[in-house]
Amino acid sequence: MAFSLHPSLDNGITKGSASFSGGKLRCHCSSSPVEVALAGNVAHNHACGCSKCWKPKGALFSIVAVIPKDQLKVTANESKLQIVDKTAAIQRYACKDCGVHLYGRIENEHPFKGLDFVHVELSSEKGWQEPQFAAFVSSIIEQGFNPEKIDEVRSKFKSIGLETYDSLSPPLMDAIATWTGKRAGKL
Ligand SMILES: N[C@@H](CCC(=O)N[C@@H](CSCO)C(=O)NCC(=O)O)C(=O)O
Ligand SMILES: [Zn+2]
Ligand SMILES: [Zn+2]
Repeated sequence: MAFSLHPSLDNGITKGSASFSGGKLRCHCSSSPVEVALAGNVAHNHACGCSKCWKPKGALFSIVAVIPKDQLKVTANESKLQIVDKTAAIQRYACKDCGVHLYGRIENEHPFKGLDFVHVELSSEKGWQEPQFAAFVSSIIEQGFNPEKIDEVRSKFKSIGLETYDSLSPPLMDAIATWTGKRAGKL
């Protein structure tokens, strides 16, 4: 394969543990890394091809999951964090020295407000929920991926057991639509 989806996908997926109770995320700085403690396992872990989610060098996809924001605490070197794009729905906090995103938080009214977005590959602990699906696959074309090879990307996801979508998964899109329909008084 001439491309890497992500290091934690390329050789198949390792299943998480139902009894896993959390751990620490660290940025890539060799000195004074930013540390974030998560007091539980993540949910809705997925591969994301969008242009905004942090990806390790050489990877086409990010691996990103959510956790309730009251289960996330910055435990070291918080002063190194800065918001990548203040206008985005998800305010992504990145280390200003190494560029790694430690967490993303939603401040505006949004169906996923109260959930933080995190990358469990930043943890050395084992047992985090494994990726469940691939989202925003076509978005990698916007970032320069050859559209003629996109079927190879979708086939690779299928081969490791992940469905591919060009938005979030149907249950998450349904949850967003339900929230939007209620807000508009249609439901
Ligand atoms: N084609 C765009 C899509 C970006 C996008 O909508 N990303 C989603 C998923 S991020 C995690 O799953 C999203 O909700 N974005 C809100 C935000 O980033 O603030 C692109 O590639 O940029
Ligand atoms: Zn760093
Ligand atoms: Zn994304």
